[in-house]
Amino acid sequence: MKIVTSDQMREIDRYTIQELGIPAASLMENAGRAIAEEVLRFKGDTNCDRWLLFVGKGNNGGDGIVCARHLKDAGMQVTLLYAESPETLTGEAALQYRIAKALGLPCLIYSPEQTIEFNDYTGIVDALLGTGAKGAPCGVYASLIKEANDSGLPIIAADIPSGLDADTGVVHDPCIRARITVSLAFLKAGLTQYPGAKVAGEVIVRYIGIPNVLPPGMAGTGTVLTEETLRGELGVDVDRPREEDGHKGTYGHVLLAAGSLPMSGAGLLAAKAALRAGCGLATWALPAALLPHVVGTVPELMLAPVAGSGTGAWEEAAADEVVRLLAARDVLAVGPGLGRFPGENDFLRALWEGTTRPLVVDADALNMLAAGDGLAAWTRRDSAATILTPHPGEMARLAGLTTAEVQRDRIGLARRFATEHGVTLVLKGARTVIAAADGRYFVNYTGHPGMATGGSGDVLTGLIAGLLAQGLDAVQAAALGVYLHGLAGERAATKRFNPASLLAGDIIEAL
Ligand SMILES: NC(=O)C1=CN([C@@H]2O[C@H](COP(=O)(O)OP(=O)(O)OC[C@H]3O[C@@H](n4cnc5c(N)ncnc54)[C@H](O)[C@@H]3O)[C@@H](O)[C@H]2O)[C@@H](O)CC1
Ligand SMILES: [K+]
Repeated sequence: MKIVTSDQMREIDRYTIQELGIPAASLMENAGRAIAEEVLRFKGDTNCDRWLLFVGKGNNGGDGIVCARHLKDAGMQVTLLYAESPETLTGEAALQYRIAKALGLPCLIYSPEQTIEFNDYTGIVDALLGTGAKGAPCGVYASLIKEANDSGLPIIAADIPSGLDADTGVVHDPCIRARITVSLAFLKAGLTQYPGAKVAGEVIVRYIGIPNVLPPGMAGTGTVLTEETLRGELGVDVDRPREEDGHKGTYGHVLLAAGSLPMSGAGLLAAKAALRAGCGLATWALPAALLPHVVGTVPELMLAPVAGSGTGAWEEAAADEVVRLLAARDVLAVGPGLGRFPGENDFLRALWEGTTRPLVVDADALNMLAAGDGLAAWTRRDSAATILTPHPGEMARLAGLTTAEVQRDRIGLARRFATEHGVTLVLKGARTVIAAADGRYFVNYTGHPGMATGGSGDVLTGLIAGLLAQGLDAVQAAALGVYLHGLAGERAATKRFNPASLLAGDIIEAL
């Protein structure tokens, strides 16, 4: 499933109509009909048979008029409510208006002074604003959106809920609260990210006759992460069968630099998750003072005490030991529970620049990156797999923004950061975004709200490192890791009486 921005959708429309020669009117016909079919599906056996269609002045409105015509023919009562005088409609929407007029479809023209008798209707189709909208709805559009929401009637949105930013998922004030959104041709990026995903309700993508090929040269579209995406576009053997003559050396060796006295559990969780991901061996490099506390907790795990000052904290000098250990191992994951310490930036830089092994950077290691002179000053790791896994707060520090600013454009920011720094960026949170250095991006839909608990991120780090050790490339490992992490979380959540009781360790057990 492809994900597009409004600019990309406009270019796809243009290409389809002007270059391929598919008439715009037939696309609008298919769009309106698809929306009508979803309205009828929603109606099902209920007596929701009186529909009020809010029609805006652009092509989104045109879709609404077509939808009304098909609903009428399916036996529904329909009333078109034009936001502005329908005489101002242009292009295909004007054509649809003329047809509706010739058919005598009942219609009203909105005026804020007049009250709409919502009791006369059982549902609303929102065809006010689509991908042509800019900024917060204004004028009559704002009033209509508020009235629709206040009516309490179920709303089915054409393409996007009016008031939603189609690119970012930002919800303007006001914005339609839809029960269902029928996204036309491709999934609009703003429907994949919160809070947009919430106001969109159930999102259904419908084919409208736009061929499933992108215009030549179009880059930067996204893909929903599914098993099909993993197997197809990403070329991952999701089944990951074990070789009959395989041995532990076949599946790689993860080195983990993690944990400090108050956060030793983070290291344990990450190490255990790496093993559950299927790597052959895992070694945990840790401050020597931790050793007595963790010996035997995960018997499958090897322990390598490195920072020996006895405080249980990491120290800058340990970087050399980690680099030495890595010579005989395949992947380094750094960060979970690492804590902060003097010389931390040089410590991390030594790992970043001193090795060409695949690297996963998480948690405190990300904060060290953010606190330092900036990634731009460091040698790029383009030739080696490098995965950064920030949550929104860590991303904010990395990018010099507030968390709210990060959340306002997760996809855009992740893509810019990944391409600028030549890394694979995993921006965590509901609907995790995986952005590749080459501009591709993926949005993950697996997961469960119960996973919002300490240690979940450490599990993901270990999981991704474990997959890297088995030979997956950075984007493959990040994508499969995020996908499986969410799936395991879903499974773990169902095993609890209440998903609020889910612990990070349960995610590992569910892997
Ligand atoms: N050939 C095509 O281009 C197709 C387009 N389709 C539909 O067309 C939509 C895009 O149509 P348009 O590009 O005409 O644009 P819209 O219908 O989304 O918006 C129409 C107009 O609203 C006004 N507007 C913009 N921002 C506003 C704001 N904040 N407050 C109030 N008014 C505002 C502008 O004058 C804009 O032209 C898609 O979402 C989809 O529903 C479909 O019919 C399929 C084919
Ligand atoms: K709409």
